[in-house]
Amino acid sequence: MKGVLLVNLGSPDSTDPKDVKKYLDEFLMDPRVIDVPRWARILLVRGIILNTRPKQSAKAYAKIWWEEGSPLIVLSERLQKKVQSKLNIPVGLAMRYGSMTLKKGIQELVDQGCTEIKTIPLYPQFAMATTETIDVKVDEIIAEHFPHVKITRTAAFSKREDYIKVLSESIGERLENLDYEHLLFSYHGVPERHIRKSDVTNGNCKMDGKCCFKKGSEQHEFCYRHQCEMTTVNVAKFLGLKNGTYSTTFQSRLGFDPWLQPYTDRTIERMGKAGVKKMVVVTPAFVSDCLETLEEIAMEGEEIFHEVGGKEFSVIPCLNDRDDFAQVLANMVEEWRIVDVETAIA
Ligand SMILES: C=CC1=C(C)c2cc3[nH]c(cc4nc(cc5[nH]c(cc1n2)c(C)c5CCC(=O)O)C(CCC(=O)O)=C4C)c(C)c3C=C
Ligand SMILES: [Fe+2]
Ligand SMILES: [Fe+2]
Repeated sequence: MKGVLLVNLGSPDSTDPKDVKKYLDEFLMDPRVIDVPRWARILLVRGIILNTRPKQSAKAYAKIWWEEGSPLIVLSERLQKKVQSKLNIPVGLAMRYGSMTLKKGIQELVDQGCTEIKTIPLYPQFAMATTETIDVKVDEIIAEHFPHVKITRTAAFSKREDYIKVLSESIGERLENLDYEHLLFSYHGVPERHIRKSDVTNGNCKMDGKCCFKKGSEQHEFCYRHQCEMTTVNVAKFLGLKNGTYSTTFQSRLGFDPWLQPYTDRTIERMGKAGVKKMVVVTPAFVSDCLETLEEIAMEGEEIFHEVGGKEFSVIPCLNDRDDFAQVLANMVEEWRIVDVETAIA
């Protein structure tokens, strides 16, 4: 039997700094997240970052935590239920980091009789630190614990027409009721080095973003920046946004390496100082609202904007458990099932 495993990032078990430290240790020790040699990662993560960050992050988590738990987990569970309601095969949920492990998620599907599983990373744009780390970890778990299970990976889905339609409509609905001057598309950042490492053409990426707009380059399939830039372009086209009224930025940088630019926080500050009074932010790299949208953007971002004279700051919710988004995921599953039926007939 076939089954589906939705996979998101994961959250700490609670806002207790001990739980946050455990989660951050697993997350930041992933070589596809902090991609330096293991000895350097141990020094950086366990010797430096984990001394101070867990306390700071625990405070931030406490500001956004819900009675039912982490917003990211709760919203992912609601999405899983919606997708399940549209399909007649089992739909599971797992997280790359934290207690809802990939192994448990696969085990639950196997216990229901699944021998073929389609994994769907809940990230619209490919990145080494998101889609790739899930794919690699799933392969390791399958080889070690479930060698009889066949896995089908799912590529990042930001170019799907149905996804762009749903994302655009979710933004359009909000904009209808808002008077705004600038719409900021803020994506999670990654170090520039990650983009170079994922460049399958070995050196075509110019890092200034211009290469991202070239038609048909084979590097685009694994270029996070390209996929973010194109998400903005495609939504802007769908909604008929006027040039100059929207832009793309990157948030959440950590450490001292250069990350993708322009940075969201500095852009909010610069625009506020330049006289923009009404700003709307949308965060299309995140499928579920989480610490990075609810705290970093909706709280910190708003504070920066107001400090420099901005007046109205609105944040558009992620797609979360919208019915039309659950349908996009269900469509992806149905396409996979149809391909197999067609292959069997042929
Ligand atoms: C080098 C560090 C990091 C990289 C690279 C990175 C990439 C990346 N992350 C997301 C999505 C999410 N990240 C979240 C939290 C978060 N991210 C980092 C670091 C990197 N992320 C840290 C240390 C944290 C934890 C919180 C903190 O201490 O600031 C979350 C939210 C999780 C939650 O529980 O709510 C998401 C989602 C993407 C999409 C991405 C690359 C494209
Ligand atoms: Fe992150
Ligand atoms: Fe590029």
